[in-house]
Amino acid sequence: MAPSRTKDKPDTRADFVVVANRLPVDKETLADGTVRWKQSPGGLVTALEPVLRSQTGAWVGWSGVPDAAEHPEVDGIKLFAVSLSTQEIADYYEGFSNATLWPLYHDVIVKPEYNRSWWNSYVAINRRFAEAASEAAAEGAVVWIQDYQLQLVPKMLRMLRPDLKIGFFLHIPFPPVELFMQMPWRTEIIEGLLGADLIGFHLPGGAQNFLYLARRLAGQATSKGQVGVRAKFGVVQVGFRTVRVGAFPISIDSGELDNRAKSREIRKRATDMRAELGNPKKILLGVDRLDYTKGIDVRLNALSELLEEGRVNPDEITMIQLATPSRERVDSYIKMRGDIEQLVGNINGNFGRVGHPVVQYLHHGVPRDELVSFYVAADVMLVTPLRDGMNLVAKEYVACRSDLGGALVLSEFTGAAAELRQAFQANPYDTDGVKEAILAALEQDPEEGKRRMRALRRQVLTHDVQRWAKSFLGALGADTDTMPGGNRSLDVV
Ligand SMILES: O=P(O)(O)OC[C@H]1O[C@H](O[C@H]2O[C@H](CO)[C@@H](O)[C@H](O)[C@H]2O)[C@H](O)[C@@H](O)[C@@H]1O
Ligand SMILES: Nc1ccn([C@@H]2O[C@H](COP(=O)(O)OP(=O)(O)O)[C@@H](O)[C@H]2O)c(=O)n1
Repeated sequence: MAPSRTKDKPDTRADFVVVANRLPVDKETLADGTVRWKQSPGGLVTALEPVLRSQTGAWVGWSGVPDAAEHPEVDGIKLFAVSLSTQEIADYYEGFSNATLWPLYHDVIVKPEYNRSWWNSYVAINRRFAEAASEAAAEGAVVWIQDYQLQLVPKMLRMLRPDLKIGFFLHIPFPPVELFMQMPWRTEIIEGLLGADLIGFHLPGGAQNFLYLARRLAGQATSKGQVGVRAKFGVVQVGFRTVRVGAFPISIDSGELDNRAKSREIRKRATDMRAELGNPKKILLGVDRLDYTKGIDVRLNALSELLEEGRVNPDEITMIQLATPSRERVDSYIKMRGDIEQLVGNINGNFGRVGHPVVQYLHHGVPRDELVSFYVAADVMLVTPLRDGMNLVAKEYVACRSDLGGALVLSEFTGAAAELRQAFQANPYDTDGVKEAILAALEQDPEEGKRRMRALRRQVLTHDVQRWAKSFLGALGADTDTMPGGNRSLDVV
């Protein structure tokens, strides 16, 4: 039941609540002691912010720093900070979320660590999020829980508040049975998720994997047919409750990005960037969180071989790699950073000249307009993850290319590959295939390039984040009438 309120106190609880590991802001304390909140990196934040702004809602999440429990209101969104201690960050976030679940759900690219005290912390923190969501939600509210850090929250929240409509969306891949069965707490996770009314994945494959595991581990009756995209949902019968399971590929605010990239300032900045780089014939670009799933090494190794073989002239190209710092205290991230920086050093040592490194590598965030200018300037966008739930960067690049210029090299192992069929797709485990895709993108005929980019843009501009949210929330039975966009028809060229 909903927590009771005193008669004279207005009920300020929200009808729509997002629950995510992170708040859409990070708390920063400057050297002079001033505190400010700034938007945090990552696809989840980028994706949900415009949706939430259009609703009267609340967001429950962690502020990104230890022991912060403020409830700031930023740009009209009520924020409920869940406090995590330094030890809890180490156990729940860096440990169970990012050293156990993250690698397990990303094809065990690195070996997942199974640690009982991390699991205990994960359970305790999931309970804390469920209690915070219960406090924030009005009677009968819609609560949308996000991602792998909070897979136990649906069941915990349902026990606290059976009146709520509960949705869950997983932003990363959901693994096949052969991998998921490694997890010592596999049944608890499946049962945790089954507390939701609707469980969403990016791709039908993730939904199918989940349905199989719900049958096998939770012993529930499930539908057997193929799950479609935004249609043909799977069904799990949990006692008298019916849980639906579907595929909802996430996207970006494509219209906003399209407009921003067309502005005179961005165009000029993109031209200036090229000049600052010495007007290379071709600019290649990578934009990622510094994560081993992103295959930054894949593209660097491929480029290195192309340079060694003389198939790419180092005087004619510049590669820019933007690598946002991420999960910097997790061992596998520390090691990977060293490996990537060594690869960059090797390429520049072997093929660079004074004043012209082949690879320009930045290990820090860049302002949004600067990022958009990089997209507009880049002739070839390199997106080569070994596994990625969606990859919003690929869609952002396409949304920024109203000039129909540029070419996208895209790993087959991203969620985006299912939609962006006209990209130069490659298997990231096949170095020769990646090299061929890079060469084809560098040497594409301009007319053929326009044809490809036009088709990519049609997909990205008609399938935006508003449509994603609307299709998920519509399937959950929420009122989506006040939400903008969804199926707006845009000028694609
Ligand atoms: O919060 P962090 O640990 O700093 O990580 C940032 C986010 O990374 C992950 O993003 C995923 O979601 C994207 C949007 O759906 C998707 O395109 C991408 O493929 C995923 O990797 C993570 O799932 C988020 O929870 C993190 O906040
Ligand atoms: N230097 C950077 C790199 C990425 N980003 C953003 O971070 C998001 C990354 O989303 P994604 O889906 O590709 O990957 P994850 O980092 O969510 O796994 C995109 O929206 C990028 O624009 C950024 O703002 N600044």
